[in-house]
Order: sequence, then structure tokens, then C-alpha cells
Amino acid sequence: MSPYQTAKQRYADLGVDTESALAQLATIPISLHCWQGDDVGGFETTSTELSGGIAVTGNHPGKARNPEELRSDLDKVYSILPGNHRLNLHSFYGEFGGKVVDRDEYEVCHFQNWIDWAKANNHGLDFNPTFFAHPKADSGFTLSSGDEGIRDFWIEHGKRCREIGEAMGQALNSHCANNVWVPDGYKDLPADRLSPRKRLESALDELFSKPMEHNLDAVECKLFGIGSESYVVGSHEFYMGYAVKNQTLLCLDAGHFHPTESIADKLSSVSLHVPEILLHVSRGVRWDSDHVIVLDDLLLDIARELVRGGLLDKTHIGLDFFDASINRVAAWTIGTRAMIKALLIALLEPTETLQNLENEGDYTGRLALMEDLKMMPFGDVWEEYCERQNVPGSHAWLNEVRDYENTVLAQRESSQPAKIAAA
Ligand SMILES: C[C@H](O)[C@H](O)[C@@H](O)C(=O)CO
Ligand SMILES: [Mn+2]
Repeated sequence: MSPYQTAKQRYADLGVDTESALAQLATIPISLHCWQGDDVGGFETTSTELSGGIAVTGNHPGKARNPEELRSDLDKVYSILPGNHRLNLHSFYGEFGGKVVDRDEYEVCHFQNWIDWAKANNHGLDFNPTFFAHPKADSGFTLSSGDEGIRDFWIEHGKRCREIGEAMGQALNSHCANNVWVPDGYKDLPADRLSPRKRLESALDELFSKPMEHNLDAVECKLFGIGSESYVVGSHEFYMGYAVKNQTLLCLDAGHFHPTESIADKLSSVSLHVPEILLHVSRGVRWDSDHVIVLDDLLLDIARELVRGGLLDKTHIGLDFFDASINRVAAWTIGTRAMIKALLIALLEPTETLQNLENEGDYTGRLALMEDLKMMPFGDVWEEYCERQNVPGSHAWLNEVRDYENTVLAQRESSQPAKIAAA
């Protein structure tokens, strides 16, 4: 018997059908974030320093310098991922043909190459307005700014991004999860916590006022950022309330809460009150909210909650990490494959048995089974999945990335010259 056949039998003994787990896994798209490929740089003609309290460290050679290189890197990543996945694009990755196009002037045409590429490769697209890395975000406030001109500028940006998201969804015959994250906040003790929150609420009301069909609005909170340690306008309570009241999607970023707080525990509660959930799966390490995700307990808990609670249908799984200290194509691949593995392990659980034990009050049996499940041969099921999906299994994928590094990434100048604007 092959290792998979043995594993299949061992799972069958627990009442788990590995074939249906694999069939379901193949239907779950993960939305890869474009910004892992170039250290959250974007392709605007006037480049501005990254801001908004997020930071990328590391200087691994081979960073994508233009949209063609970024798409080529993404093609490589998708080619070694089992399943069919989406792209989550930030708006400042538009293609502006060498012209200065400010954020309140973005149009669908600036994203046409991305749409064409997504269509040709059968990727859904998700989107994000970009409220950072811009002179009008330098005060630390955007949609909640006390300056009406600044606020209006960002509201216009948000509205245009919704139109772009709608066009993406329409062109690709899919939804487009469009996530608003603003960095607004104070480094030190605020004297007025309420006014910025009132301004953010009414700015969002205006930004979201036009009904859309394909574009799904989402809002993302954060506990603190670098430079906004004392106060973030868009806190969890703010956005939870906003999303419930307005029935938008709520985005939960795994790195945006207190280190002892896991978003896994939030999913069931939130699912009762908002129509759908967007995830930014990330890994917080001390002050940094964006390490590459790995197959750890926190990630497994997220996947288990999605499966046990039957929440996969109302959850959009997106990733959010960036690491420039390792090969960026490998970073994407390690993180995305970890997410898929976590989902597989969760799908291979005998959920009904566990829940029956719980309902019967047999907590001994529940804990014993949970512990024994950790020794089940899910690795053999994973290898089978990779083989059936025609992608390299464990270890082999890294050879492909190393080849790509030697033949493609190494050709990019280490000096990382100015961005090449696409025509
Ligand atoms: C680049 C993204 O907008 C960003 O990571 C955001 O989602 C976030 O999580 C900020 O900490
Ligand atoms: Mn995020």
C-alpha cells in the first residue's frame, strides 16, 4: 500500500473520508497579497517612503521592480501551490504609464493589465485602497483627519477604489473583497479620542454610499502601529460596531491584536453579526504583526474554527505578511502552503465525533482524541494532494524556487534601480 492508501485507511477508521477532504480543499481559494513581492513598494511614478506604522526589514536580492516582474514572481508562486488561488492587489500597484496619477485620480484603466492577467490565469482579484505612503498621509491621519481637504482627498480615493473593485469583479465574474485599512492614530496620549472616530465614521459612510454588486466592502482594525502606539482611530470596537451596523465585511488581521489574543476565537462570534468575514492571516512576533505564517498552533486554530464552525463559505481567506530578509517567492510559497496545510489538517478532523463527545460531556474523550489527532499521517495526504494537483511536494518546491532565483531573480540588479513604468 502507498503511504496515502495507509493514511486513507487510518482516517477511515476514525470516520474521516480523505477523498472528500481533498475535494473540498481544492475549492478553497487563498488570496495572495501582492505586497510580499516588493516590500510594500507599489508602482507609483513618484515613489514615497513606506509609512503608516508598517515596516519591512531585510534586503534579500531579487525584489520585483515593476509589474511585469511582480506578475512573473506571482506566476512562479501559483505554479507551485496546489489549488486555484486569488490575488489581493493594493491600489498603488496600478500601472500609470510613467505619468503622475494621484490617488484621487485612479481609474480602472490603470489596472487593466492586472485584470487581463487575472482573467488569463483564472485568478480572482481582491483590492485595497492605499491610505499610506503618500504626502497627504504624513500627518498620521487620513479619513479621520481634522482637515476637510485631506479627508475629502482620501474619500475620493476610496470611492475610486470601489469602482475599480467593482470593475474587477465584473470582468472576472467573481466578487472583489475591497479592504479599507487606515493607519490613523497618535503616538502619544490623545486629549480627544472621540472626534477622530466620529470623522472616520462619517467618512466611511460617504465612501461606501454607492451600492455595488461585485465589490464587497471590508474594514480592518489594528491595536497599534509604529508611531500610533497610544491610540488607533480604527480600533477593534470601532470597526466591529461599524461592520455590524452597516453589514460590511469585517477584516480580522491575526497580527492586529494583543499578543495573547487569537483571532480564531473571534470567528464564531463575529460570524453571528456580519454577513461575511475577511481574514488577513499573518503572524505577529513581538512588535511586528507581519511575519511569514508557518504551520503553528495559531494558524491551525484559525483553520479548525473555519471548518468546525462551517464558516468557510462566509470567509474570504487573505494573507498579510512581508519579509525581505528571505527569498520573497519562497516567503509567499511557505506562507500560502502553510495556510493550505492547516486547512487540510482541519478538514481531516472527525469534527462530528469531537462535537458529539463534547455534547455528551465526555471531555476526557474529547481531549484524548484531539491529542491523538496530532499523530495522524496528514503529511501523506498532503503529498498525495500535491501530486494530484501536479505541483511539487515537500522539499521539491524549494528546488524550483532556487532555480528561479538563479535564472530570474539573480538577473535583477542588486542596486534595485528606479521602478520601470509599464507602458
Ligand atoms: C499593506 C496592507 O494594507 C496592510 O498590511 C494592512 O492590511 C495592515 O495589516 C497594516 O498593519
Ligand atoms: Mn492586514
